[in-house]
Amino acid sequence: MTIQQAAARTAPGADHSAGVSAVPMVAFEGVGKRFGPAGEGGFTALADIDLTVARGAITGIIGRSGAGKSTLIRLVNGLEKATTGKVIVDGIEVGGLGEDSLRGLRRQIGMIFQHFNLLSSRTAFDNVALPLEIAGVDKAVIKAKVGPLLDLVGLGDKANRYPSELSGGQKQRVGIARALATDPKLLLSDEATSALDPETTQSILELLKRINAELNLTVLLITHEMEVVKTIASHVAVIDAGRIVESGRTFDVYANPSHETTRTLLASALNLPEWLRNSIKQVPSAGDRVLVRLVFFGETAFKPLTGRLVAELGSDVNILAGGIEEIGGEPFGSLVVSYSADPAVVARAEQFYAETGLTTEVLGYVA
Ligand SMILES: Nc1ncnc2c1ncn2[C@@H]1O[C@H](COP(=O)(O)OP(=O)(O)OP(=O)(O)O)[C@@H](O)[C@H]1O
Repeated sequence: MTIQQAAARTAPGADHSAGVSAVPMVAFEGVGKRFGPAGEGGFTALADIDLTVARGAITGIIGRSGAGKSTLIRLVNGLEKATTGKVIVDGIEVGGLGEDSLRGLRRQIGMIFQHFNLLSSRTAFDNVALPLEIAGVDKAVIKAKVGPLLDLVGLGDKANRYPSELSGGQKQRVGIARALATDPKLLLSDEATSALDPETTQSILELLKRINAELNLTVLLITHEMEVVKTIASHVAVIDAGRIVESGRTFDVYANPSHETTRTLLASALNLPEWLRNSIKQVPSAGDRVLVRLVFFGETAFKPLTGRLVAELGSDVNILAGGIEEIGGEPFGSLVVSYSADPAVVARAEQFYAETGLTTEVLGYVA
């Protein structure tokens, strides 16, 4: 992929369903949500949301606390109603549904939560069975259904355990099995890994990825962690102060973020050493060094550019962090370097980036 292709990623609201069905599972069309009275005293939580969630894909919505993520996801299952615009799920406008139809729609939408929301008085089996019981499904059918679901999430031997006897990751697995019980076509995930340690987070994300692939289940997840998006979401939308500020293929957004919020979220996922992260300044002082992230992908991944940069700038370049990872199945390398913020050095570096087509991002300045 060239830089130009990366830069030409889809604009907010465009259909970003490459590789999956073109008909979106969810479409937000000019959606706004206001809480409280019109005018003063009210609060606009969402504005001008135009976004599609591709069928069969895993789409992440990422934003800081209070950005409007939960409100956005609650519009999908009708727990909140849009003040303006339309929320369309599988071709049906949610806002136009009566209570009965809404209940029917909710049976087709599974949901998992940060704090799992299991009933402590019920075993793992009975928690998974609950949505089926509520739907009036026959006991024998429930029994035939719940066992395989527990097997699917790797808890076949924990059917009779109570939530208090399960680890956080195991509880979330029960939550996932419960969400799948009614054979949903869409799975909503509300910060499902935020309460888990990094290793457990990875295992839950792997499970969601497997379920998405095996069941062809569309997943819409909200998170404040870029790591989550990077690990499993093929597409991402960045939300800031109630507006989608950037969206597209995760790889493209990651390689070439266009909005300040995205850049900040990405910087937090860079795995910089703590001393370095804590010493980054946005305004340089005399003698400071500029801190730059170099991105290697597509053609640039195979060129020995780091050596050439060092040759270009002399021994002044410090390599501070870096690594190669996979985003959406494609290799992606990042290298964080620092060099003198002297305008002549910076100009030489920028000329080198322009000549080589290297994607770069100034993270800030360090002493
Ligand atoms: N029922 C409500 N009444 C008034 N304001 C609300 C209501 N629900 C949410 N808000 C406001 O809307 C904004 C967005 O909230 P929301 O919960 O959607 O954000 P979020 O991105 O999910 O945040 P977090 O990650 O902290 O959960 C916040 O400022 C919140 O205070």
